[in-house]
Amino acid sequence: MATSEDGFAAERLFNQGFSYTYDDVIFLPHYIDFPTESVQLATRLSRNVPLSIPCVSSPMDTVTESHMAAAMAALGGIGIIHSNLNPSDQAALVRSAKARRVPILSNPVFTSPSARIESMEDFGSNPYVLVTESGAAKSKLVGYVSRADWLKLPNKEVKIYDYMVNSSDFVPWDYDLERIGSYMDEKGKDVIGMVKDDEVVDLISTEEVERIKTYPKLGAGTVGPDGTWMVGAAAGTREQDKERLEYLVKAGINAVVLDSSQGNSIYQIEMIKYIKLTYPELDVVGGNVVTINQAQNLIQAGVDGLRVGMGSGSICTTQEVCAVGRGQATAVYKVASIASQSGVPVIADGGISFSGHVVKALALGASTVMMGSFLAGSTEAPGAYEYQNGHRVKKYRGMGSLEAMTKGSDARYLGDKAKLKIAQGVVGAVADKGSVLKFIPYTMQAVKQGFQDLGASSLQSAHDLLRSRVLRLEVRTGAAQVEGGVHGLISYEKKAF
Ligand SMILES: NC(=O)C1=CN([C@@H]2O[C@H](COP(=O)(O)OP(=O)(O)OC[C@H]3O[C@@H](n4cnc5c(N)ncnc54)[C@H](O)[C@@H]3O)[C@@H](O)[C@H]2O)C=CC1
Ligand SMILES: O=c1[nH]c(=O)c2[nH+]cn([C@@H]3O[C@H](COP(=O)(O)O)[C@@H](O)[C@H]3O)c2[nH]1
Ligand SMILES: [K+]
Repeated sequence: MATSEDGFAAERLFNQGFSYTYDDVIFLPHYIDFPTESVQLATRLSRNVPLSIPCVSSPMDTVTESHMAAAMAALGGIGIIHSNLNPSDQAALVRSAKARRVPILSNPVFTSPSARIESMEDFGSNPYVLVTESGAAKSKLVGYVSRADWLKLPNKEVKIYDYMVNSSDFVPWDYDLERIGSYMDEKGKDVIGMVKDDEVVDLISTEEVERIKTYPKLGAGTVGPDGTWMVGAAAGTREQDKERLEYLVKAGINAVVLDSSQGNSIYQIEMIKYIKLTYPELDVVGGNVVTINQAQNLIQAGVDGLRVGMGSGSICTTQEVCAVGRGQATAVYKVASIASQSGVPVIADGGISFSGHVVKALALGASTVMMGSFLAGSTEAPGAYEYQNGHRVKKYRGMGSLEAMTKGSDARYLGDKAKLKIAQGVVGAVADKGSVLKFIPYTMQAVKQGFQDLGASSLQSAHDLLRSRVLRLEVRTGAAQVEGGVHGLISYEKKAF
């Protein structure tokens, strides 16, 4: 070894018989010859799904439904809608995410002018009910009723046309926030409809426009060839998943993620081949894998992307229960080193707690990171906030937890009641983090700073530096990990932005 050699090349570090996590390793800084702003994080989810940021929301029922998928696409990433519900409901979530081009938080409810609103429940979670001629979405918008107006009504027996706000004015569904805002200003409207072809898709209020405007400015977002947000969806590898796929393809999904803890199976390989034959235009992400051999089998079967991680997720107990898995840093490096040879992008799935983990995943060869716990406490995640010991939290659970497995429609386990169920995940809660529209842009800024320290101006440049052995790493001892965190203080406040 040359005396000037410093640190280890990844190739050497990850071939010594240890399973390393992100926290075990640290990159040595390289040379900076560009400003942070010129770091490009544009990437791909899979062969044919380009993204402008490397962020993917996990297909879990406490993480990705339509609001999360729309927000992730608005940010330039992508959301994968979970499959723990029946196929038509999953397809409806895909359609809903694609219905508008602004990441608003609504689940529109429709009624007709001659109907009555009987209780607050008729509003669902919305501040407004939309009134159309027929009471359905595919009809003409005639007005709306606000929750506040309904509450003020002395006689709740009156029909909607007696007190609704008449308004047939609308903007096209694909207007962005700026155009919607200026149209509303121009017309002096506080609430306006959104229409696609002959269908009323939603209402948007000035409050929602103003709320989204307080966050960092959105770019173009992840828009597909048909002008809608790109959205992915999860599916399994059982015979009945072929019917689910049909629903999802009709709803316009841009990628399907075959959701399994151990993707190197005859079931998944057959499903990949079936999808490539039946829907040649659809990108298929296979997984999960953590080894070169697993990855090779799925690449050979024809995957367009690989999802990497086994047991590294915050709610996962797979390594404890089944004794299989791999440290996530090693898994990402190994799989990416083989997948890159076939041009297959790698999704580093699980174990992301902060921006440094994202930098490590990407610099080790991943094209994107998939996150569960990092996103589950956001406004856009499904479910309502609760209070636990004075903390505002949202529920977050593993898809292999008993609770998720026994939820209504799960054919994997309920279909066969004779089978003994073993959990591979837990049910928990995560802290309120506010909107992903705010904390993801800040996280990406931190990732750009990390890339600058590495001397990498893009993901491709980081991958090239890694493979040409220019990027160097070391394993951190326990004491080095303590030193790398905040230490020696009696108290402190940790605020990232
Ligand atoms: N990334 C990770 O470390 C882990 C993730 N999970 C999550 O939990 C959920 C469930 O994962 P899994 O239990 O691995 O789901 P899975 O559907 O892949 O497997 C469930 C069982 O069904 C079997 N199976 C699948 N297709 C079959 C077919 N066509 N015929 C016969 N048997 C078949 C599998 O071999 C397995 O025994 C997923 O959302 C997954 O992402 C669970 C554990 C670990
Ligand atoms: O062993 C497991 N049992 C489960 O019940 C489970 N549910 C999800 N996942 C996986 O964890 C990933 C999310 O991890 P994070 O919360 O760390 O982002 C997800 O993206 C999944 O890969 C599970 N793994
Ligand atoms: K774990």
